[in-house]
This record gives sequence, C-alpha cells and structure tokens, in this order.
Amino acid sequence: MSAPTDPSSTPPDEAAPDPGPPAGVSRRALFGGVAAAAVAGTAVGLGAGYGIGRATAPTTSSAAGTFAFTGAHQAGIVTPAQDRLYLAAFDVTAKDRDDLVALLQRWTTVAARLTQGLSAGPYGPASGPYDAPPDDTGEAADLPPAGLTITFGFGRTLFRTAAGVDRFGLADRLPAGLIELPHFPADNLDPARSDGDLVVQACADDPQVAVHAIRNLSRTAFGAATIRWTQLGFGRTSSTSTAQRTPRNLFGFKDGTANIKAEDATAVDEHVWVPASAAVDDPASAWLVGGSYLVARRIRMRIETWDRTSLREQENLVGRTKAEGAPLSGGAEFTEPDFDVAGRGGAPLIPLDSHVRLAHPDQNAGVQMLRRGYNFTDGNDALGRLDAGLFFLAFVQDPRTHYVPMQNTLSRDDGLMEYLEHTGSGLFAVPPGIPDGSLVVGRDGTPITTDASPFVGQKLFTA
Ligand SMILES: C=CC1=C(C)c2cc3[nH]c(cc4nc(cc5[nH]c(cc1n2)c(C)c5CCC(=O)O)C(CCC(=O)O)=C4C)c(C)c3C=C
Ligand SMILES: [Fe+2]
Repeated sequence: MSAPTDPSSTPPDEAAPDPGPPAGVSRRALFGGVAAAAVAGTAVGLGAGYGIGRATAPTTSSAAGTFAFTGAHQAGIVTPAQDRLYLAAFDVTAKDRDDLVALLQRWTTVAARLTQGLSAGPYGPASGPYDAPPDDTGEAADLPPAGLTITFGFGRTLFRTAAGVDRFGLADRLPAGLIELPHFPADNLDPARSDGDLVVQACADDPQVAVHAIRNLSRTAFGAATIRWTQLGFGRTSSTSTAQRTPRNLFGFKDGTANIKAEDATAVDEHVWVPASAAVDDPASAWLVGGSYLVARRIRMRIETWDRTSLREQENLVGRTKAEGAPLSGGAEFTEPDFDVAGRGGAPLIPLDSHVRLAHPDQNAGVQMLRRGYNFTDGNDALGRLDAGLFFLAFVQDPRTHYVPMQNTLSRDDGLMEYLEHTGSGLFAVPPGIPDGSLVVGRDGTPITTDASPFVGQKLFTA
C-alpha cells in the first residue's frame, strides 16, 4: 500500500505556468508511463507560451499518438478517423446556466488533459488525498494516448426542451439548422437511444482509452449531467484522409471511398464547417461559425438476411463491386461512377435503386458529407440474430440541406433499406475549437486552466 499523500499539498501539475519547455512528464506520470511530451506534437512547434494548439492541417505526434486539443475546429472531425469509438449523449441536470458553464469548463480541462496523454486530474489514479476518490479512474494508466480525440456537441433540447422550456437562457441562440429531425420512412427509433442535451464523441485507436475518456468525463459531470445513451463502435467505416486505406462495413463492402477527405480543403469548407454567411441569415447561429453539425444514426443491419443474398444482388444494391469497391460502371475503386452506362439489356449498370447512385452528389443537389461512422455489435435478439450494424456519424454544414433530403431519398428508394433498420438518432451542433495558444501549459506540459480559461462552446454563452 502506498503512503497517504498530504491532502494539503499542491497538486503535482498545478504550478504556475512556466515559459520553459514541457519537461515530458507522463499523463500516467505516477505509473511512469508514456511521456507527455505528448503535448510536444503541437507544443514544440508553438514555441514559448505553450498553448496546446493545432495547425490548420491536423497534427499528431506519431511517437506519442496525440492530436492537439485546440485549433480553429475541434479535433475528431477532419483528424484521421481512429479505429474505435465511444460516444455518449447526456441529459443536463444542472439547474442553471452557471452550473452548465462550470460543467463545460471542467470538461474542457479534463479533455485537454486526456487527449494530451495526461491523467484526468492532476493527482492521477494512485495519488492525492488518501481519503478521497482518485481524480482519475486508472484503467488507461499504462496505455499510450492512442490518438484520443474528444469532440463535444449540443443537442436541441439544451436550448429548448421538447415542452418549450428555456432552462439556460439559450433559446435565442438555437441555430436554425439544429432542427428536430423528421420521421423518415421505415424509422424504428428507440427514444432511449436517441437525442440528448450534450454529446461527447471519444475516438481512439484503443477502446480502453476511449472508454476511459467517457467514464472520466461522466464522472466529472456528476451533479450536472447524466448519461442518456452510449454507443461503442469498432472498425471505422470511413476514411477521412487520403493516407488511410478504405475500411469495410459489416456487409463486407468498402465504405468511405467517396467520402470527403481532410486534404480536400475546398470540399471541407463547402460541406462541413458552418460558414460566416450562415450567421447573416440566422444571427442565432453566430456562435457556431467554424463548427459543424453531427448527425448520429444507429442503423441495425439485417446481417443474417444479407448473408443469404447472392453476390450479384449485394453488388447491385450497393452499386459497387465487393472485392475492390469499384463502381459497377467500370474502373477501379476511385473511378467516378458513370450512371449513364447501360448493360446489354439496356438497364443501367449502376441500378436506379442502388445506394451509391442515390447517395451521389449528382442526385443530391451537389451536397457531400463527412462520414465518420463505426461498426457495432450489441449482442443478439431472442431469435439469435445479431444486433449489429453501422453507427452512422456524419459532420455536415447544415442538416437541412446536407442530410435530411438525402435520408428521405435513401429511406424511400434505396434497395439497401430492405436490410436496414434505423434504431437510434441524434443531431448535435458542434461548436468550433478553442483557439490555439489559449490554454496554458506548465513546466511539465500539463494544461493549466482557470476560471478565465476558454472552454468548449464558450461563444454560445458570450457572443
Ligand atoms: C444519409 C446518408 C447515408 C446513410 C444513412 C448511409 C448508410 C449506409 N451506407 C452504407 C454503405 C455504403 N455507403 C456508401 C457510400 C455513400 N453513402 C452515403 C450516405 C449514407 N450512407 C454517401 C453520401 C456515400 C457516397 C456516395 C458517393 O459520393 O458516391 C458506400 C460506397 C463506398 C463509399 O463511397 O463510401 C457503401 C458501401 C451502409 C451499409 C449504410 C447503412 C448501414
Ligand atoms: Fe452509405
């Protein structure tokens, strides 16, 4: 048993900000783990001042596996999709605006620490006052940061409850795009897997790191917010960078081929970030400029039926080959589909009810979305069928133009729908990032936040 720590002692990493370089102390410092030169992936490039920052292009320290927490946009959107997801939607129980702000401040501090490979609190899992619970739960103590990103979003009910109550004085800040999603044909949504006042998306290359993040944020929310629903995901179903290979979904098809890639700055600007012009028409959304909207849909896939479907039918439903992911009109994976090419019988090679035809920008007024979904399996039903599918996540500039029309088309006409059932749903406004250099770190590389520090979504309360 280790010796009790003097409760009156200063937490190890809460010394005054220091202009010297981060000393490379571990998040798991007390277990002698990974060096939190983690912060180095970004801080080294920033020089004196040591803001925890991100350059325009997403940066990571390959050695430490960290993504910067700050930047114009939150990490976890255009940063390369990691292999694992743990997402949690929360209901806010805080009674007033100040308590809500305090929660977001605490979350900002913890997220800044965790993403940089530090423990949730300054003492870590096995130190601090002996008669108090440790300030970190400990299950990630010996693990590397695993590229952890934590992304926060706000649901419509944060601004106005379903009954129309403005709990936090935010009703006049409800962005016009944060709509109540309509009922789509064949939706079978479970309210217990839908909506929420707040959402936290934790992505990492190690599931334990992602779970640790949500657990510690949930713990930090005690008395102010409770978990409403969660979703674990594995095997990302999209690539968000040209450097990534295209993964496969549970139907066995490559997924993410035609996704927006981070390197395509024009497409990202045009389809992902909320532009300044949005605030001209809708001043309530001014705080969201530089942010995005997150659409989350839990889509159960009828795996057993699919597995009894011929390869020909599978390919026709998707509109691409199963092996390579090439369009049925010919070429290789990244060849543009040609929807006009017809087969010998005169029918189009890419069927009219195929998924890629109906989801293609040509059929959707040119809109694109940044898909960032994950596979899931959540056990089985009473008939022994897997409760498995695709947890569809997409970041879009405006769900009214970039999601709802496409989902209506797919739900109505997509042949794939026979094999799908939408069982959960959420729409969240994702605020922009915290400016580079605005969170200070101390000598040991630890973020030091005060009541005056910026916090995620701050503009919602001030702008
Ligand atoms: C509303 C948007 C979409 C939902 C919901 C959706 C569900 C879904 N998709 C697949 C499998 C594939 N989707 C593919 C492409 C694709 N899908 C969407 C949108 C939604 N998918 C778009 C915008 C695109 C790109 C279309 C294009 O520009 O060509 C593909 C092909 C490979 C790829 O480009 O990613 C597959 C395969 C499943 C299984 C699914 C629900 C469970
Ligand atoms: Fe799709």
